[in-house]
Amino acid sequence: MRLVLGSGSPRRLELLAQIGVVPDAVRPPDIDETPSPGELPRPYCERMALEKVEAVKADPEDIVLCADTTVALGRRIFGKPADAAEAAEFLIRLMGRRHNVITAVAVRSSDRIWQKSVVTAVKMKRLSDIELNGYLDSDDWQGKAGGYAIQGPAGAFIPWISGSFTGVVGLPVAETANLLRAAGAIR
Ligand SMILES: Cc1cn([C@H]2C[C@H](O)[C@@H](COP(=O)(O)OP(=O)(O)OP(=O)(O)O)O2)c(=O)[nH]c1=O
Repeated sequence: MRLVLGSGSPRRLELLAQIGVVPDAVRPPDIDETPSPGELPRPYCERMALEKVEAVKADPEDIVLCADTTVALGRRIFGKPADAAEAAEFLIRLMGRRHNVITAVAVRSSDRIWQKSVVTAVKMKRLSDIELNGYLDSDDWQGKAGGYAIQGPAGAFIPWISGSFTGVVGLPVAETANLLRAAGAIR
């Protein structure tokens, strides 16, 4: 058995290392991440994790782990911003209120898929123009769902969360360990 991390996210590799899991291979999935019309954030996030784990090629005896992180403001889905203007748009909508960060994890062995999604409520403070523009200039928003990363400088914008910190960063480690154990990848 070999463990394949089906993710190009350096955060996911680091979070796995945090629980002592080092994958034998890393294979980023290539899927269409466009939400379907009217699709709600949690089903969308779970569908993404499932499509990723189905897209990653592996030998039949291998175990594949994939995840998706989606920022949700009510029914609205915020993915990874295409540019600084879109990151600004996301942050202006998120500031001064609570939103949810959903991470769905999917683990596949030859004949089975195990899945779990974790929702974390996150409060972002109101940002001054100086804070917003400084953050946009940092480029730290690039490749991050919702246009921010709690583990970087934007941590200063987040006074409160309820749920899983590692889930917000991209891989909820407690739930992931349970899935890997169920699949027989760890003891
Ligand atoms: C909200 C938030 C997201 N993120 C990141 C985690 C994910 O890498 C990214 C969401 O995009 P995803 O589509 O979940 O993942 P990805 O494209 O980076 O990697 P892959 O599909 O290959 O697994 O946002 C943070 O790092 N910190 C945060 O606080």
